[in-house]
Amino acid sequence: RYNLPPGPQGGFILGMRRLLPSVEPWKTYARWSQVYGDPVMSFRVYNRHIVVLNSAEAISDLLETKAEIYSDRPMSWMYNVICDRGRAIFNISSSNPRHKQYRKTLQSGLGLRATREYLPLIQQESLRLALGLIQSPEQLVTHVQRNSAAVIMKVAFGYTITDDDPFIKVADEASRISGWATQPGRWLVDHHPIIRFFPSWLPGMGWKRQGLAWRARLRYLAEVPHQWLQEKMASGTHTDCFTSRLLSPDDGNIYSALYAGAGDTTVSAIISFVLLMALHPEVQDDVDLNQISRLPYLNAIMKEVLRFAPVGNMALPHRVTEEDVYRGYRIPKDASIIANVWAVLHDPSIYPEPFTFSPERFMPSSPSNSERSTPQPDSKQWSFGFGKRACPGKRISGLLLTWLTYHTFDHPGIHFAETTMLFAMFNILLRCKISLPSGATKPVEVEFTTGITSHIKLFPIVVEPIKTT
Ligand code: HEM
Repeated sequence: RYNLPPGPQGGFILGMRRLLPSVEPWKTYARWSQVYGDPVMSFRVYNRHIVVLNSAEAISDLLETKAEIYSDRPMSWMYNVICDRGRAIFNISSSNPRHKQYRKTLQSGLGLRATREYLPLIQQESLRLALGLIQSPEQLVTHVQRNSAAVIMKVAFGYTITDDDPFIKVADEASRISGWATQPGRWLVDHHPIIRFFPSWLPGMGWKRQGLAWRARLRYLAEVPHQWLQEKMASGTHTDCFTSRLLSPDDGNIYSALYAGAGDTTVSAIISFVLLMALHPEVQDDVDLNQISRLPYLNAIMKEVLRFAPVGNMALPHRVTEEDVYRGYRIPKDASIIANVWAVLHDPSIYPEPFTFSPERFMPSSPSNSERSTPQPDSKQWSFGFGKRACPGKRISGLLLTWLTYHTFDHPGIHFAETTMLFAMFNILLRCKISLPSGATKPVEVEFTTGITSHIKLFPIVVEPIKTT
């Protein structure tokens, strides 16, 4: 009785498979939703329905209010079954008791108390990042990646990374393979799972041979750091860490989650932050890091970086486990649900002049907030995902904890990601003056990379040390 949400039709067999945008799809989806006149739109890729939610209201109504049926992940036969990654926290079904268990483990391992313990480490690595930037700003990405990897490897395994570290190579290889194996629309088996039973020696089954090779490699890669820790634990020379405290050492799933979750996300946000500072020297001038009362402004800068340059423009896809009806539209069982976070964070009715970078929007009673006495809504409520799949720790950073970071920098250990970002930003702003090279003109519009995570595309910057007295 109900129609699917409106959207482009595509071909009879492939649906929109060949017509999907390869660059910044979130912008195309926002445009399509306007063309089809509804924030909820849908299309088909092979036999799978994709529903895109382009408004804050639709995201909240479905992914939060009906989280019970909207919190699963789309099935990826290539990755979950052939590569045997179905039990990893990112992919496991939310109805599997292990999912709840993983999240509990992550929350206690990265919660307020735990994060506070890691503060000296996070501070030390952030300082190193700032000094590295002054030395070689052209290696921005390397410095930021090193910062994130150093913290996460220490937290997860008590392992101190070195330059050109073998464990980092291991983790990077695992995340590269995962990226290939989960490419949307690339693997026919994701849409016609019956072919997974065909033997791998048959002609045309190269994809299966590839998948099985990846499976063996991923299994090996996940074991490398655990074996190292097990040996250390056996000889009593290990450092107390997340894995030694909370997990049975043979469980590689959480480690991959830590590295995959933290690896690219905070990295993307910090890269965007540095580049935005080069474009907005006035923001750097406005932060007075010596005055505790100005630290809310640092928090506002973080919120604006996450809004202006969202790390996950479309979060991660969810799957609805039952047929549903929303505002007169049929949402078919097993449809993939995409939250267009970019569209919400650039919705002018929530964030006036959305393409202007202005941390002031998150400060009470500032010029860009002259019509509102309260700040614009916190961008973090959309940056970290939804329902039962929200980034672990989002809950911890509830009202009380947000208040803590807002008011007392001594206790910012609310959310691991926020803390690492705030410390990196704090140290960079304290020690570095970031600008464009002299004579360089400010780009009219910044460009973004396309991927599960996204950041501003690199351009040359100059980083000068700030002399401290
Ligand atoms: C700027 C930093 C970060 C951002 C913007 C971010 C954002 C996200 C988003 C959008 C999701 C998907 C939520 C959904 O499907 O609705 C997610 C999931 C996840 N994140 Fe983060 N994240 C960040 C940092 C981290 C860190 C530091 C960790 C761990 C140390 C982490 C671990 C995870 C895990 C394990 C999941 C999967 C949760 C599940 O499927 O149940 N993230 N994150």
